[in-house]
Amino acid sequence: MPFITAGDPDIETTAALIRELAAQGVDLIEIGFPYSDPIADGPVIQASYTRALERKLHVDDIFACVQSVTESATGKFPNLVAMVAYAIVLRVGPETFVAKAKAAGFVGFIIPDLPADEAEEMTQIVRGAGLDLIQLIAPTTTRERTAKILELASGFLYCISIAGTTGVRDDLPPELYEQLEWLKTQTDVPLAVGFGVSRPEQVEPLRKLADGVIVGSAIVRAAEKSPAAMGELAAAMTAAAHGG
Ligand SMILES: O=P(O)(O)OC[C@@H](O)[C@@H](O)c1c[nH]c2ccccc12
Repeated sequence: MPFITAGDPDIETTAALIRELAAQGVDLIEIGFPYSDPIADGPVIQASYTRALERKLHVDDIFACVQSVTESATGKFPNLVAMVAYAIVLRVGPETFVAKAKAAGFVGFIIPDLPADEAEEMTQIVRGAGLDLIQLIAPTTTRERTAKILELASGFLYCISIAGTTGVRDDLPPELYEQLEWLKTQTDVPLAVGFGVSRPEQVEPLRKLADGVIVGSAIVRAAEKSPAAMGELAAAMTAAAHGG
């Protein structure tokens, strides 16, 4: 599941990148709504948001872009999930935001700064539209909090691999594997691991314990080089995730 930033470096490129990722057979694409006050974003994603914001990108530009891609898509197309700051959702209005996103073709939302105990209203709006509000679990999340998060979880569970910010890491911590094993006994919601994943070798040991991996910074960096370089990485990671 690759992550890209909408509007980096412009919205036309975003449409091309989504099409390229779909052509490489990825299962889901996270589309980041650039925000001036990043949440947990490391330098690569922050720089990507800055490039997008320099163009005075509007939320409606993102919806129009996604709609144009999903409308013209033929055959199997990856699910699209909006990664968006709660402040942006509130500015547009939660009902309106969800309705517009659904019309554009999004099937879910990740709102990293909306904690589970404040997410009930948003969950209702999103579920009411037949979509998913993806919940996040960090290595520091207590078991008690996990129970609350699992109550609200649908679509998949975003398992943050390491405390800290997004960005490529050499190794994933051993505690991650234990946490995934335990989570598997607690929920049927698919588990996806994100933060620090950039190479096919990292996917291999996760295949038994998780249902998906999220690749952000490495994909954004490859896309900076060229859509083809990004496509190549997406294909390699997808093959590793699918067991190729
Ligand atoms: O960049 P990484 O380490 O590959 O991690 C994915 C991440 O970028 C993406 O899912 C993401 C971008 N911004 C976020 C904010 C919070 C949580 C997650 C994210």
